[in-house]
Amino acid sequence: MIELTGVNFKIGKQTIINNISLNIKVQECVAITGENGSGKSVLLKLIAGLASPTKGMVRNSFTHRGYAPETPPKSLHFTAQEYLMYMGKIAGMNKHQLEKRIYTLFNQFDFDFQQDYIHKLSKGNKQKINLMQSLLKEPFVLILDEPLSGLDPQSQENFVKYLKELKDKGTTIIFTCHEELLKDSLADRILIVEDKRIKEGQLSHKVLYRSIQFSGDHTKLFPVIKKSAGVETVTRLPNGSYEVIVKAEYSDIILLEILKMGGKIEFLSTRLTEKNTQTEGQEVL
Ligand SMILES: Nc1ncnc2c1ncn2[C@@H]1O[C@H](COP(=O)(O)OP(=O)(O)OP(=O)(O)O)[C@@H](O)[C@H]1O
Repeated sequence: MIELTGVNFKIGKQTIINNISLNIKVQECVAITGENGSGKSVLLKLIAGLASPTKGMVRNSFTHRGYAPETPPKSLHFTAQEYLMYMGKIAGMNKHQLEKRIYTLFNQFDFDFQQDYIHKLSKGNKQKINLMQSLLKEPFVLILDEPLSGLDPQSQENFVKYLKELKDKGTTIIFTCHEELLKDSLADRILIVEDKRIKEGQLSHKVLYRSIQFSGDHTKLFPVIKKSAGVETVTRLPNGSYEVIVKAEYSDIILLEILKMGGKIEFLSTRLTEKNTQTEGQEVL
């Protein structure tokens, strides 16, 4: 449980956070939003125990905490592997434990630059190291500042999926973000930082869909697809191929079914949409 009571935070004479009180429960998943410069990163640092309030009290009863700052490591003269080993040792992990964990994380993040120096890596790959660092010790609470920043769409999707798994296993997750994808698919609660204070936001109950366009023998494919879980519509497109709109969490199953039955995937929307609007010329099947 995390508890902030009457918290004020000043940088010099500037008040950044003014009299905030807040409770975050175990296993809660909280998104913190707000305009640029509103104080989200400062609030996260207070929650993580990396900054002390000017006034008031912060209590964080979680022992294993993972924190990924907004700015990934920049010009360190470590390779990716060395950096994670170093960070793990600081966190009290032993060599064997660490090597195993780092190997798992490199796979999880599809990261192929283990022996490259961090300062030579791209922004997105630095961000992956930053996130891996926060996950080293399998934290009970994960505190992430703009975790999707710099990641490509596929990596964003992979990471959101991974966070969902951690959430299902009971990890408390607190993150700042601007992206709908992260907020909508993960948050149980939304907090908005505004005018140095905090207010509860509205959860959107959007159902997310993906569009899969495919070609193949529709007499074989349609009966299976139409009765599959999560499928909303199947349409024939003007170019002769077909489109299925499916709830995002079922899209992998449908993709597999299409491929198993000899179908060919022509296009897959990487962007999750609320629901696709049909364009003129499509025939609903
Ligand atoms: N080291 C610092 N010195 C002076 N002012 C700072 C410092 N760090 C943050 N601030 C100020 O604190 C305020 C809140 O900053 P913070 O980084 O928490 O905003 P944010 O909501 O995370 O913004 P963004 O969405 O752009 O990341 C800003 O006005 C910023 O200028």
